[in-house]
Amino acid sequence: MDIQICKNYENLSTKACAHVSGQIAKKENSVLGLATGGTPEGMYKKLVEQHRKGVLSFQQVTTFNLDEYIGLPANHPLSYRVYMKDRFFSKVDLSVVNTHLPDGQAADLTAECARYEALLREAGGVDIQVLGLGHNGHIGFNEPGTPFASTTHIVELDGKTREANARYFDKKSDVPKKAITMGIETILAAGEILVLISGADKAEALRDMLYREMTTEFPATALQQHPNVTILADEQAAKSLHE
Ligand SMILES: O=P(O)(O)OC[C@H]1O[C@](O)(CO)[C@@H](O)[C@@H]1O
Repeated sequence: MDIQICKNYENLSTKACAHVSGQIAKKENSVLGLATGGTPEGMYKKLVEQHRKGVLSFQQVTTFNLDEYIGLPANHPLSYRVYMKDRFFSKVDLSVVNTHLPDGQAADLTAECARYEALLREAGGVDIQVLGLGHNGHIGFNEPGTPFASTTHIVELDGKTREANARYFDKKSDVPKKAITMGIETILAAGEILVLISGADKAEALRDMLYREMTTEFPATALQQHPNVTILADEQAAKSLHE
């Protein structure tokens, strides 16, 4: 794993943007795997800036998001579809038909997982997958205990995850209890993985991801077996690596 320590969040976001832009420069019809949460917001801002400057086009790009809540209408302000639309999709020249998220409102959720996984394969797989890291080691919504051989599936969200995400909702009880997520095997199938980690509260999780023995109890340790992982961590998140 290539670990790059960035001075601060701004710097991390600039590097993440450069990484994704570099992928599109190499292959204009790249398939991007995208993440939500607080950490990638700065990267989306920078990508939009690059697009507005006229130096980056997403016209040929296809995107697949990692996950979506189950039970929130697609137009709910806290659905991941709306998160992506507000921060990125509506601000660049991506064609909406090329942007994919699992449908958390599908009548048959199991069939929806199979459809999403098949669609990913049809698109030729993800070239670069952007990931955040949960405090409990989750990647996507793959909570502790998820088998490494998992493909897109339905998950019951961990109490810690619902607590972390409660900051966006009026109260914790409003946070959906379930979601659809790409599985760990799905994530590991990407050609390259870019993990963004910011803040002192993620320091322990970063250390566990790097140094803990691979275990389903800490899903991010699965990344140790991937041949092309870049980690961008800010100094706050990287502080426990020097201890
Ligand atoms: O970047 P954040 O907000 O700390 O979230 C970390 C991870 O947690 C999630 O938001 C899910 O809880 C992921 O989507 C994200 O990658």
